[in-house]
Amino acid sequence: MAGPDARALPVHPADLALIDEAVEHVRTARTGDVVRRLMPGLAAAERAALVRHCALTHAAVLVSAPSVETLCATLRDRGLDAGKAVPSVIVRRRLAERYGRTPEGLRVDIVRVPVPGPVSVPAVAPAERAVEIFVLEAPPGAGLDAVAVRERAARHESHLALEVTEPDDVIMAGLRTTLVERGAMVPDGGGYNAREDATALYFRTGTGASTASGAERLELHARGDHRQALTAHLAAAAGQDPARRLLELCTGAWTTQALATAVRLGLPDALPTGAEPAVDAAELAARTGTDRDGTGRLLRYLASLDVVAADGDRYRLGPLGSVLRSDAPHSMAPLAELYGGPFYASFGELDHAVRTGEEAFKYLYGESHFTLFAARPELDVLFQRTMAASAAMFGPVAAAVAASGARLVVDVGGCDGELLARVLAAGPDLRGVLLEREHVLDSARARLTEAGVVDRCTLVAGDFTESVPPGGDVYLLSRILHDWDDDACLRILRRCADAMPQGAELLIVERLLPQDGRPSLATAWDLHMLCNVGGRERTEEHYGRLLAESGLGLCSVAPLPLDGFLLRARKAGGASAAL
Ligand SMILES: C[S@@+](CC[C@H](N)C(=O)[O-])C[C@H]1O[C@@H](n2cnc3c(N)ncnc32)[C@H](O)[C@@H]1O
Repeated sequence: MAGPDARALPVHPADLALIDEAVEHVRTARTGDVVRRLMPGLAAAERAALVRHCALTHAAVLVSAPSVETLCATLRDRGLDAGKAVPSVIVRRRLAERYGRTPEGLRVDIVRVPVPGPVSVPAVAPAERAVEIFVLEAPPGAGLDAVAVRERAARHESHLALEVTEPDDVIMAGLRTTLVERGAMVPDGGGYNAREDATALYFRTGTGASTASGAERLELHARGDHRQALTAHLAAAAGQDPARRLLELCTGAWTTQALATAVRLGLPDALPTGAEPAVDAAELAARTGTDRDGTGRLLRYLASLDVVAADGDRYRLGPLGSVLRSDAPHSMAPLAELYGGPFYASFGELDHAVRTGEEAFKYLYGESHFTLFAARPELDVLFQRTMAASAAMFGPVAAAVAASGARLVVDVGGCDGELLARVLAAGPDLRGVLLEREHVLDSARARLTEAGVVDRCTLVAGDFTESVPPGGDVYLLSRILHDWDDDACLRILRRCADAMPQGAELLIVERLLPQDGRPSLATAWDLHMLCNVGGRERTEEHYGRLLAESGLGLCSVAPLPLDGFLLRARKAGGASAAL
């Protein structure tokens, strides 16, 4: 066999070669070159900004040796002066995780070998550069030979480090964003080392780019405790793990139930808010008549979702949870109950809907939700309150109608009158007509009375597939069409067109399926429509076609809150109004 016998040497020759390579790289590399090699996609200005805020300070490698003292002696023999060894926290934990061992069962030290850098680098004095060697102590018989062999081959811990020259929260957040979003670097762990009082964020190249020394990992090293950047970084790294991400996705139903359970048991109303003192699980359980242990476990889970805020083992409502209080304006509590109740059970039959194209709701309950809820007043009221809960979606519509100069507004399928009440409140000279199924009209009358506009309203019981009240200046179809298939939509739109005088306007509020792959709530609601209603969400182009087939023309589309859109249409051939 040519060359030295690796078994006879205290440190493996491949590990020594790795150290030599790192020393050479640190001696010659310039920060800008390292940035260019690792992140070839960065624009010149972005590269310059990184170089302004960071400087290459060290290359790191992991080697194994019978002891850290043996390694230091070997380095000295090779003319390299290793400083004092300090225990590693982060790499020891990473090794333990990688090989299913306890961190306490591994000894990993860090030794630093100062290396003068190129003298022309102004940001860092030559003596500040170093090679950082993680030494895995693997004395004979320790059972770590296989670990050493695998680490030598994979070089998991090899990286280059950029020191952030003047770190603060804003700089750290900006650098992290630039590396991930512009440089295609992938978050790869990190930590705070209390002994050094330093924060390290690790990245690996997402493109397979590497430095001249083969390193594909980068450490952003900063003096001090930068917990905000670290937390965001670790969360992003966790999100990269497909198994973890899938666990989170597969257990999404637990979230739905945790929220619905919290509402059903009255937790949001019983929890303190704002400056009120936080309570522990025992106090909350006493208030809600629930089990202390179960309540504590639910609270801990809700805290992980940011729905409640935890202060040790005491809790109060967070901003998210406050929307679930029954007295919150447009409380989302009914929505949590409905989506965790009847619509939750029907989602269990989604495969029927996907296999056959039929509503899972009807398959499970034997009738459509409109029919079933009509016979169960408590569910119908819950549905109406759920609609009102997401009224933010049509918030700007009231002002738009009021400013249009219209005198008579017809709300087709106006539910409990939430939208019409807002429209009439915004336009004191406006009169309204609300068309609904007969049993919904009592709720609508109550809401319109509460809003002080009922005397300007006519409530009409009817079926919008049969006829729509004539003579309005503006017709509203808010969240109606997505409940129906294309044939039913055509019937509804034609009834609207029949009723609309020339010059009247039809305002449609719906989510639109994006045509360019942008994220939108419409994608999830489309599945909800398939499962529970037998309708669908549609693209703008799809609505344009349905309108055209009904003798109407789409005039404009404007965005609304909660991924909604306002589609304005007129009778084909009519002039466009100034809405
Ligand atoms: C999804 S809700 C939308 C309610 C309201 N426009 C909104 O945006 O909050 C659909 C409404 O259509 C009503 N509806 C269903 N079928 C109807 C029909 N054939 N004629 C009139 N209204 C109907 C329901 O009672 C329900 O209030």
